[in-house]
Amino acid sequence: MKDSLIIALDFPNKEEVFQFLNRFDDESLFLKVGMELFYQEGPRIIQELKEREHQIFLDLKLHDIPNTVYGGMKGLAQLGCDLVNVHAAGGKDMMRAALEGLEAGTAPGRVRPACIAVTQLTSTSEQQMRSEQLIEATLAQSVIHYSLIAQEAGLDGVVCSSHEAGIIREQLGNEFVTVTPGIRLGSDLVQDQKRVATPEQARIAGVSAIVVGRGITKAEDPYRSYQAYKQAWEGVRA
Ligand SMILES: O=c1ccn([C@@H]2O[C@H](COP(=O)(O)O)[C@@H](O)[C@H]2O)c(=O)[nH]1
Repeated sequence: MKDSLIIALDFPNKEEVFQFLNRFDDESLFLKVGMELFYQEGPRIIQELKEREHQIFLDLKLHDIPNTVYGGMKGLAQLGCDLVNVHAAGGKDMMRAALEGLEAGTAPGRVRPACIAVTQLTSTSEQQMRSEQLIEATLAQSVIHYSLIAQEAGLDGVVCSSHEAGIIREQLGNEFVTVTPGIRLGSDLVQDQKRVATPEQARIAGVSAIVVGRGITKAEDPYRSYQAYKQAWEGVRA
């Protein structure tokens, strides 16, 4: 996943997905399937994308009691995705159960999907976190704390914004991955995101992988927009 640009396929059905992907010829991509697409198309969409040789981040953000997350992850491991996630707010026992479920569901000889934890959503501001979640720490402290418990539970990394990625890397090491949505080119609308950064800023912060959705999928020319994001992301060396 290191250095990847992950495209968020936030589409309502597979027809729109394949119409979008047809612009990319045979390029092998790292694609994120979230709730919107998965709830409509189900597990079969993962299989169809894997058959086209794409890497898959299944972004369902599991958050439930440990036993339920264990069972959910055991099933997801059998879909062949490369990366899955949970909410760190579910706690260490839940995150450990997620990993155990993934291990139990991974076929012998296959690699278990990597598992990362959402810290604070990139659509959350510090002020919202304080007033709605009643967390008195700063947003950065909250993200670092969630990252620490995710690492203690054995997870491979976290979802955070580029703003916190540098300090996470400093405190938790280079092997612990940071995947950052909320990526915008200078000219893009911020929309519902609160903690945004450009691909260049993400690279300089030492982010492992960026996630880009509407900036590419809703662009007038999605392939051209993908190239622009890719160039901005790959053009800067940390
Ligand atoms: O904290 C988070 C966690 C997940 N996301 C997801 O990433 C994409 C971002 O889409 P944009 O259109 O580029 O804003 C989207 O699928 C979210 O569900 C996130 O934004 N923030």
